[in-house]
Amino acid sequence: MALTFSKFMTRRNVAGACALTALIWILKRRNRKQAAKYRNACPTNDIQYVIKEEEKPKVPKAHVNVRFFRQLYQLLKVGIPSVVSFEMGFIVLIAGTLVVRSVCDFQLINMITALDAYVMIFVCNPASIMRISILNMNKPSFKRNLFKFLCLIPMISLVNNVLKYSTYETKLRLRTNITRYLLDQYLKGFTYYKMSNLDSRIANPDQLLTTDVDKFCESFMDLYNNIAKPVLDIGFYMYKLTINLGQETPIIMLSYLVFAGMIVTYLRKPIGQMTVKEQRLEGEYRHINSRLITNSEEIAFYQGNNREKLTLLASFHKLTTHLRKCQEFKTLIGIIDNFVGKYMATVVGFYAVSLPFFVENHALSKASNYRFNSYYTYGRMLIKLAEAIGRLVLAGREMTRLAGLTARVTEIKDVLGDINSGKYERTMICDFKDESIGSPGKGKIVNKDNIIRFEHVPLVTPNGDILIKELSFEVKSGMNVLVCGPNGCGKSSLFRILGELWPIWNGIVTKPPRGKLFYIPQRPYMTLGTLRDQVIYPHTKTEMMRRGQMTDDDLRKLLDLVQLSHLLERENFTNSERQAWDAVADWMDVLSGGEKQRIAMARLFYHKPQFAILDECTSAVSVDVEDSMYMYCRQANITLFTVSHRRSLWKHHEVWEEYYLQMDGRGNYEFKAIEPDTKEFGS
Ligand SMILES: Nc1ncnc2c1ncn2[C@@H]1O[C@H](COP(=O)(O)OP(=O)(O)OP(=O)(O)O)[C@@H](O)[C@H]1O
Repeated sequence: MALTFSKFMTRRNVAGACALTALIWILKRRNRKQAAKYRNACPTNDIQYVIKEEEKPKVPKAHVNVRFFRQLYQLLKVGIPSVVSFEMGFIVLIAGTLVVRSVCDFQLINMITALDAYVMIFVCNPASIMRISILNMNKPSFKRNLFKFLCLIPMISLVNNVLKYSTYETKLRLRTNITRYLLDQYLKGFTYYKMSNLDSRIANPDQLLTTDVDKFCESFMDLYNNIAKPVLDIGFYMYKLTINLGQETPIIMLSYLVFAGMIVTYLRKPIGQMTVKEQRLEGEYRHINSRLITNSEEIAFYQGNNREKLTLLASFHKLTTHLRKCQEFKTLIGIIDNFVGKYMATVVGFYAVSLPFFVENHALSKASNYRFNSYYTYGRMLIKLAEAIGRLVLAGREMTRLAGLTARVTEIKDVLGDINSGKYERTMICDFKDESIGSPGKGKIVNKDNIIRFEHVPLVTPNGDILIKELSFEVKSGMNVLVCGPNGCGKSSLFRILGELWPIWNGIVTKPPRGKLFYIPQRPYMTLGTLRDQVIYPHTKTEMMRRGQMTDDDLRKLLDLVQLSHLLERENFTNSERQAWDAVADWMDVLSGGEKQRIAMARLFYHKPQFAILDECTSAVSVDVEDSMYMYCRQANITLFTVSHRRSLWKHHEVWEEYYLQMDGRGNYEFKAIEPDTKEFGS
């Protein structure tokens, strides 16, 4: 034994072993270092950023099953409005084009067989020529076939490009119809607000409405093409082969199709759920990126670069880890797909087509020239058939992916439907058991001009926390109200109920219709558009002109009132005044905090509502401008609800007949007239 071992102990072997050990040691060390570096760069464990981690669905939502076909049918009903529509027309056109393509393919096979046979005669040696000339080909026939082939080429190019165009157009039309439908639902009432504030089922509606709908339509069209063409091809070649080779060949091929399809569909099951997760993680990563852009100034002042980078990296790491896992799974499945869908289908096909040739007394097994030509033609047909079967089996992969995307788009469609019918799903609301204060949507809204009345209305947050058990008060036009109380007592919540953003749990709220009640928040919103659009928001220029109550000159007076006419002069520097009104900028960034608040006041004067809710909306405005703004509201007969911690506002509510609504943050409130001896609060 020792002798045997010493035989291997040569100097060369020892040196090799040492070098190998050293190499393994270096590689291991490098791997450890890289793993540590990777861990540092991917701090997923330390960073918590997801509001609600998705629980594992009890019923798998994204598999190819009856539920998927039902969901797909519902979405297609939205995408294809009727049987007599452009969308349907294009779908039929695609099918027609596919038929023409199959016929062209068939013609090509015949011609190539003919041409090949001719070429073979000429390239072979004289002996073979003698032998192959039995094929009975001649030069005129070759030329004729070549010419036919040439004539067919433009047709094929046309068919291919018409197919591409109609596929793209159908996809675009499907996307337009589904997006329009979803946007109609999303922007109906205040659904866009409710979706993120009252319901916790959808985290990133932007991702769903943009990328997911697009991917759904693309995936559907890919699937349609990948199924329609092979199905047509299979039907066509089956027919041709049955006529020429008998039934056995097609039956073997069909049985293989069913068998392979079942195996591969079963194995691919997880892909649907993986697609759902992939889209969710993509949405999350995109959302975190857009938050950085929206809050760039605040983050920059805090120098929060590193913290934000960690969140971004954590989200990206989660996404890439999932993508890698998906890819690994898809690669594994791809091996099986290729084996089953491509190569095995061809093997089975060759076996099936060879059968009649080995049967004695069969027409095909008799004459050798006929046999050669037939096998050549049917062999090519068979390759086409095997390809079609393979593509159909592989289309199952697209179908599983489509199942994932269908589940995503259906989810937002269903949630939008629920929210629009007043059904919310939020953990705490569902768990809430105190029947005495009612339930979301049980309260009533009555529209009436010049009055705001709360009758036994509870103030409840979307989480089910009760801020005030029962609120009752009445404010008529002309009775200004100062709303006060400590942070978090429910001042803004009261207006969310008044603005119909939050559901009413009980009692009756009487108020003017939505357009006659105006809300100005502390950080007013500036829309994308011209300077004029900022003042007249949410009206458009066309609507302003249609109403005919205000002109650009009137708008200038409003800007004067809030001491902002310098904005016009600034924009006017290079343009005329008319053009200054049409100046487009990202006003959210361009204007200062105080300027935005003043624009919001000018907006209030433009709309002249019956009631206005000023939610600390003058906090960044100097006191003298604030005075003149309040004075104008009085002149314009706008009744004010003012939320403020500032004493400076108290005087506006002291001079005229005014009221205050004070909440103490412990569930109590007081609604009273302001008397000369009422103690001032605020800072
Ligand atoms: N979308 C929401 N979901 C759950 N709870 C909320 C939501 N919005 C507000 N709340 C909670 O409701 C309570 C009242 O909030 P609200 O905004 O009405 O306070 P506020 O009196 O206006 O405070 P502040 O003076 O600080 O503006 C707070 O405890 C807040 O956390």
